[in-house]
Amino acid sequence: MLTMNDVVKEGHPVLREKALEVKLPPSTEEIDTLKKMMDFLKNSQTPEIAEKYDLRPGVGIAAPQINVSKRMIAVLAEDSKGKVYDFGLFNPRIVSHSVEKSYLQSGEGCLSVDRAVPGYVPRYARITVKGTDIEGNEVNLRLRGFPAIVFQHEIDHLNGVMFYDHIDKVDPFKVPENSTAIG
Ligand SMILES: OCN(O)CCCc1ccccc1
Ligand code: NI
Repeated sequence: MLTMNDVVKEGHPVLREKALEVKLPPSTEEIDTLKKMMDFLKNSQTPEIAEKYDLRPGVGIAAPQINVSKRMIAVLAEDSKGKVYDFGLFNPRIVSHSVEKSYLQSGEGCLSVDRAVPGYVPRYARITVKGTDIEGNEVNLRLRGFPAIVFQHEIDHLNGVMFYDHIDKVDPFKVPENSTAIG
């Protein structure tokens, strides 16, 4: 099982690389890695297991964070209506997005960042994501709210982008143009 020892921290060059597309169909090793990422999120959100293995709760994880420079992400996040988004995706890509922006009132964090970086992270309010799930099906997800933010955070990791790259350097809590706060 994955633990925090497997998560690389900021400063590791892999977090600034553009991850490689996964050639489809994925290999058994790639499928196993994606399964491990999905299991990590479940374990990290299960108090007894998180406590036992000292896991930081995570709503998402991208393969570069476990030093695998491939375009694979896992998400386990709930929207404001309690709908659970539980996905492992190969080659996720944002195929369309709103002009409107959104941002988490609380700011964002990252399993690869062991410090608080305060400030609003402007994201697209609504996105459509295409990718291939762990069973090999092509998925087309229309996302908004918190899940949309998590998917954008994860896809950023595949392009070597960290959440704090988006925070306004001059005024971290400047409200982004044409945006809505979440949470
Ligand atoms: O890359 C995943 N990760 O570092 C865990 C935190 C995920 C996350 C936290 C806040 C807002 C969006 C996404
Ligand atoms: Ni992260």
